Amino acid sequence: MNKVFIDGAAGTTGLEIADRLAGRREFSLITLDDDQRKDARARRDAFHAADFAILCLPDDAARQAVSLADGSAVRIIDASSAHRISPGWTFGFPEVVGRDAVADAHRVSNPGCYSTGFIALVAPLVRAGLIPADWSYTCNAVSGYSGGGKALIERFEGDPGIAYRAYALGLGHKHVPEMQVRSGLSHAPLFSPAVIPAHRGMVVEVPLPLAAMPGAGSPDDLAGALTEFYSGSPVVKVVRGMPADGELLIREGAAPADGLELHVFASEDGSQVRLVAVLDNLGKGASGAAVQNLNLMAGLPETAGLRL
Ligand SMILES: NC(=O)C1=CN([C@@H]2O[C@H](COP(=O)(O)OP(=O)(O)OC[C@H]3O[C@@H](n4cnc5c(N)ncnc54)[C@H](OP(=O)(O)O)[C@@H]3O)[C@@H](O)[C@H]2O)C=CC1
Ligand SMILES: CC(=O)N[C@@H](CCC(=O)OP(=O)(O)O)C(=O)O
Repeated sequence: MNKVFIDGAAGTTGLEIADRLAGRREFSLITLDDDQRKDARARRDAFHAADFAILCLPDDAARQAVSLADGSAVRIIDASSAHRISPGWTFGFPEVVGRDAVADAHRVSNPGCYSTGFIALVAPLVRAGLIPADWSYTCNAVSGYSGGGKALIERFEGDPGIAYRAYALGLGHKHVPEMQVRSGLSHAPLFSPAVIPAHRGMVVEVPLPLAAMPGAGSPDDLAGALTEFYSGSPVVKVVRGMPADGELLIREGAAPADGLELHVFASEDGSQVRLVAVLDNLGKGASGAAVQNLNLMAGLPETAGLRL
């Protein structure tokens, strides 16, 4: 039985991970009482008693957590953005970095929710030479408000008047470095995120003026390469063709979902493309990804406990 400590278990991501682990006989949870969960000594003890720890914390607390685990054998999965391009950390996107890399790792840093969509679309195409590494990419995305954790949930649920929230207007969103580095790009993408009044759900879009991009493949080349790249994945699916009614929807009240759906939409003449990723920010964007990585690290079937 693997002992798992979720640091930040009372938060949005932590609760969803516990949900996915509930009833699984391969894992037992180390839990801290409410008055202990932020106590450094109690957390240190938990790290030292655990086989695996999942950090569901703000970045500073995640950095502190790693130092509390110093000297222990615990293997860490960090859901925060503290270590996503740090040396010594494996990027927790098994479809992109390889399942074995995650399975063997001691320190795994999971992608951000938006980055999951962006990297899933862009990294395989850059690697295949079908879109250039030195292009200035743009990315537009909308997220359900649970993407901002307890504070944003409270804000949206306390103010039903907000219909749309554009943010990161200073262009310095924390996901941009991992989007660039993990996709192998020469330039930082220009990222425009927004939040909508749905609890969960996310659409991440990368528009491509294909005809203007040196050496770019055709829309069919792009769709074919993504289909091939994810052909062995039970989690990431490339959906070919137009969806019903020609639209993609985020539904309020949607159930948790740990899959990731990718689309390649093209203009009739093939000169323009919209790459689109659809996911649950709390699923493959956070908790589902953490459980998928935990499964791999524990030598268990990749999708056990996932909501697919
Ligand atoms: N929500 C999402 O869709 C995604 C979140 N993430 C990342 O996952 C991490 C957790 O996010 P999320 O669950 O949304 O955030 P929440 O704010 O919902 O939860 C964070 C939890 O951490 C606790 N906490 C804060 N400081 C400490 C500390 N020093 N010691 C122990 N516990 C502490 C908080 O306590 P308290 O309850 O008292 O506030 C809270 O329970 C963040 O880094 C976030 O960026 C990544 C991908 C997607
Ligand atoms: C809607 C919303 O606020 N989303 C968060 C990102 C959520 C996420 O991916 O978490 P990490 O912080 O771990 O990267 C934001 O933009 O800061």
